[in-house]
Amino acid sequence: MKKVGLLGGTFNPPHIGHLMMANEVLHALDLDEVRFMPNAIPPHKFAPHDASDVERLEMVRRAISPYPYFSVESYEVDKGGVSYSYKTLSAMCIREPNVKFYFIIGGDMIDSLHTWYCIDELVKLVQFVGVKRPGTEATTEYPILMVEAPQIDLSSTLLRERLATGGTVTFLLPEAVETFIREEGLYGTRTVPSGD
Ligand SMILES: Nc1ncnc2c1ncn2[C@@H]1O[C@H](COP(=O)(O)OP(=O)(O)OP(=O)(O)O)[C@@H](O)[C@H]1O
Ligand SMILES: O=C(O)c1ccc[n+]([C@@H]2O[C@H](COP(=O)([O-])O)[C@@H](O)[C@H]2O)c1
Repeated sequence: MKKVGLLGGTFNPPHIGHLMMANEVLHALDLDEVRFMPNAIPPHKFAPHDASDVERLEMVRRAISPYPYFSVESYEVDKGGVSYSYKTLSAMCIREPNVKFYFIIGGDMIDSLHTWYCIDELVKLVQFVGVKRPGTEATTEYPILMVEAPQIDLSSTLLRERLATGGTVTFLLPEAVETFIREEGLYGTRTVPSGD
């Protein structure tokens, strides 16, 4: 069986915390590859509409482009609607019967796993893999493989705030992602002339 990691997320925008956790799990579990899977509508959080599906996909593509063992899974964005992981994984397991999927989640998601749609069924389809995140307990009653990895207190929320207020994002965002954000004027980076 091929061992495929799946890192689902909103990626609004993708940041080095995502790259770090994917790489750590890839090596710790000797996976063949990790696929980054942007969702369409995230089930449990408000997603500010400041980057479109196409823009989030493009940012993920740019973030992972130097790394041949990372790829983009566009299933949820292509399908649209609310991206329930159980529905996605049911379809993907049928599509790829010779793959064992490792669903990678951070500490905040581990804490809320009991609220996920059809979670009792989902844990039979995939092996969950958890990575701790500063400020979270990272505990669950569901089966999960924890991977010890360096932790970084970084979120897309912090990056959106920094970008909107002119703060630095150097070393926190992949350079190619920052360039794209500024070219497209995402997250309030396009300065509007005051007219004075
Ligand atoms: N710094 C981090 N450490 C560990 N896990 C992380 C980190 N950042 C994100 N993750 C995990 O990556 C997955 C996708 O996260 P997501 O794209 O929602 O980013 P986010 O930084 O949590 O976004 P936001 O701040 O907008 O809520 C989730 O499982 C999340 O827990
Ligand atoms: O299926 C669910 O009920 C569910 C609830 C919360 C999160 N998820 C998935 O977990 C991944 C990380 O979510 P998020 O909100 O941090 O982007 C992403 O793939 C979501 O679709 C899935």
